[in-house]
Amino acid sequence: MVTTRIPLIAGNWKMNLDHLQAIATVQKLAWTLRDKGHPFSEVEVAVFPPFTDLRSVQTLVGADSLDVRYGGQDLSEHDGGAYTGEISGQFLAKLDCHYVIVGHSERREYHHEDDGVVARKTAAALKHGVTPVVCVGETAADLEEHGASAVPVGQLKAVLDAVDAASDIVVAYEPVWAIGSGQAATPEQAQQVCQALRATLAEAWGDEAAARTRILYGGSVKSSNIAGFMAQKDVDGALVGGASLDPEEFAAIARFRNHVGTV
Ligand SMILES: O=C(CO)COP(=O)(O)O
Repeated sequence: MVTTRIPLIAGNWKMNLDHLQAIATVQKLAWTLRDKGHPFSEVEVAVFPPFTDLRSVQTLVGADSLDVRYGGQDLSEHDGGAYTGEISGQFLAKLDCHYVIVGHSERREYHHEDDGVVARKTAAALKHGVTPVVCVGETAADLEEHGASAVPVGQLKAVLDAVDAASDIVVAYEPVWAIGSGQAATPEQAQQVCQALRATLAEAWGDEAAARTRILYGGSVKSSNIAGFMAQKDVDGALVGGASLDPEEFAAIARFRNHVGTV
């Protein structure tokens, strides 16, 4: 059986762009993608705005029948109740969020989210029908001490052991040292870890799950380096931070096929 993994170009806006700026950004993104004849069935595009923008993004996407998908940057492990400041997966589902990011390194570092929390958040997303984008990655210190694969593989295993093997998830490999540094991993480094992550999927969930699950690379991705990553066998897309705030640059990343040979 041949499994085709549709590439996913995802933009994590982090804590940038208020709801008015979000409207302008999504409009510009949609216009640019349409203008370039973006083949949505061949390359999926998704944005991850702050929670306060999601309703505006939903309205725009719905009103214009856009093929751009969107999701939250985090969710609560709880379904609802006395959890001040938390956002339930139910609320995201109600806003037609297709995806939600879980376990981003900024959440792990600043909000002390450990593997247990990330696994429970992944389960919560799945429970509400929102596809989790599970982030894993090593710090510079981890890299020096354990090599590149050990920490991300361990982080992924913790999630895979906690949720059903038939689950639909996306994995994002984001080396912490490459995030926002302008110092992306090399395509070969990304491939090496993504291959190890796919082997982890195969071991925990079986070959079919490993063949269908998309693994993204994230960390200083831009239009000038995307083609090198996408040429790797086990890299199925990108999770883009800074460069996703500029809709023309983000749309150019989504056109990675046109940049082959420019890296
Ligand atoms: O953290 C990231 C996406 O989630 C990557 O951020 P940058 O693309 O800004 O390095």
